[in-house]
Amino acid sequence: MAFLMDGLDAEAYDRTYDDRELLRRILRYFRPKARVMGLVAAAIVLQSLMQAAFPILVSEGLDRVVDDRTTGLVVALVSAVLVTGVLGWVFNFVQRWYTAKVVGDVVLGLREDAFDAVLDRDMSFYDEHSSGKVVSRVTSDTEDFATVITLTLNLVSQVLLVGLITVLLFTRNVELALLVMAVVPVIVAMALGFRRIARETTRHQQRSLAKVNATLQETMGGISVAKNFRQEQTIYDEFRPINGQNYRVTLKQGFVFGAIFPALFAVAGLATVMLVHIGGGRVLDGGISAGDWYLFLQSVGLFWLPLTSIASFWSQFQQGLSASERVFALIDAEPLVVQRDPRPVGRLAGRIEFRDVTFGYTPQHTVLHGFDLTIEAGETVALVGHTGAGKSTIGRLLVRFYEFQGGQIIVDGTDIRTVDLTGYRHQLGVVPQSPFLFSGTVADNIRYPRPGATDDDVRAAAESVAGGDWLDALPDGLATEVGEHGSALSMGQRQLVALARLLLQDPAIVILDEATASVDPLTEAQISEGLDVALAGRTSIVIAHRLSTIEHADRIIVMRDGGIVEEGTHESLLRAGGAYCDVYNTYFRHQSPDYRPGTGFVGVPAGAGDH
Ligand SMILES: Nc1ncnc2c1ncn2[C@@H]1O[C@H](COP(=O)(O)OP(=O)(O)OP(=O)(O)O)[C@@H](O)[C@H]1O
Repeated sequence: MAFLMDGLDAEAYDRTYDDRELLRRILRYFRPKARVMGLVAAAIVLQSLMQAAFPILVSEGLDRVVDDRTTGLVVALVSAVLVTGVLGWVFNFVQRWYTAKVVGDVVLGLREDAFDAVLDRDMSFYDEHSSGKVVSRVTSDTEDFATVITLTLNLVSQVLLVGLITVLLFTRNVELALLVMAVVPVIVAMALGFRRIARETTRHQQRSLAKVNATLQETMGGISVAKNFRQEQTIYDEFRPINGQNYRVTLKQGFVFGAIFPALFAVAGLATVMLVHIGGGRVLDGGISAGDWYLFLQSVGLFWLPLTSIASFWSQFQQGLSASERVFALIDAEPLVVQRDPRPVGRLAGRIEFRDVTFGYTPQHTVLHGFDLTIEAGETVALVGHTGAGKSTIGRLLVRFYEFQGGQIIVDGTDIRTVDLTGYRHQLGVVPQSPFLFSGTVADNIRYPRPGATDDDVRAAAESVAGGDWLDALPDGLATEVGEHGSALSMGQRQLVALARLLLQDPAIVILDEATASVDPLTEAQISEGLDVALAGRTSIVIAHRLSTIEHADRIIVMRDGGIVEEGTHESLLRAGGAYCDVYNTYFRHQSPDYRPGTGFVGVPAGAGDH
């Protein structure tokens, strides 16, 4: 059966809270709802009283009707039963409605906190944990938690009812009451026995559902690539076992939960059979009245249902606890990027120093070993090197997406671990290779870094990029809808929007990962022109993929295996004939206007281009 649980292990950030701690956390969400909860409690008490009143009324009525055969008594009895029934319904409604409201409010708060945690987690968190699984925590786990709250409140009413009926049974006949009580420990013990296994199966079910969500999410994210390579069948084949696993785990959970109630009811049913037998004998020998016997049978009927649900509640309660545990683990996940001192950041000049920086995404693989680099304020530095050399890593560390393990990164003389991260990041403009656009218009996307910017500011920023000519190609200019992730715009247009957005943000430092995707020559020229404006007067780190960028950069840094192997200007590096020439031959040579296939190689001495 081991295959049933494949891949359903806990996530690295999962933790086990003890029940007390968990309850304390849960109760914190209920505290603001104390008044409404009071109302629910009152409705529960009254409703339980009404439910318990029914067998009492009928049993009293039965005994009296035997002696007094007037219709008046029957009418009174019917009226009393009707009134208790109607009141019971009203109190039940009040309880359910306000319970739904409390539960809704609590889930609202919990989901907000979980979502806040999602926004707070470091980038490294998302490298390790699939976003689908995180989504599952924010959606279905909070939902499971809600179900359990409703159950808990129902349980309170059932405990009350059991309490009332126990008192009633003892006041009527101690002997029969003791007989009922003798069965109680058996039922409770059985239910507690189910507790552990129920919690375990539930955890597996939640994890397997998270796996289904993760697979779906990944499929949606890469659907265009999948279609491009005609991989639909492969993806479907991969999805089937994951879905099948969820099916089997859910069936197992259904079996465990399904087994508990019939087993408990079987024990309770046997006890009822005994009561009918013994009680009937006592009526015949005149020990108790027919009304008392009826009261017993009715009360026991009322007694078993709440009692079995109280006992089996443990297992369902565990389900809610494990759901809340998963949500709290997400909320409490330790951040790796920690600011030691949130010093306010004024306008930065943009001098950057990497001092002896050591960093690895995972403890097993160090990417930067004692990395040193100083970039002067206003300088444009182009990073070049073969794929995997560590170019993007430099930018990611500078924006504090990841925590480095050794050394220092200093900006304008201040260690970036001791600044207010929000203020600091405001001064960093990051343009990824394929800029992400949010659904909305082009104007909305340009305005993103400064929501308060006026329409004129937005237009001015857009027009500063390549004279604004690119706007003419958009069907509705700035009001053009960009579609999901910007899918309605060409890759080149998305880059132009990203440059306008950067201008509006007006950062002191720009980290730009130049697009590798080729665009038409006109857009290429517009992007080039846009870049000149966007980078002017700022410190810029460009992960360069265009010949024009490296030709115009103040300095080119050639990276290999997380270190700098050469630096200088385009001309000086070409003259030196070192590692740069190898990179140039591979990535840039063919972009020259004079390029002819098979020509333009720059000589590289043996060994200089090794990688
Ligand atoms: N999120 C990550 N988790 C683990 N390892 C990573 C991660 N991102 C990058 N790496 C590894 O770190 C090293 C440097 O990667 P980096 O992305 O900085 O290279 P690069 O020079 O920017 O490459 P490219 O030009 O292909 O983007 C590589 O060995 C890469 O496999």
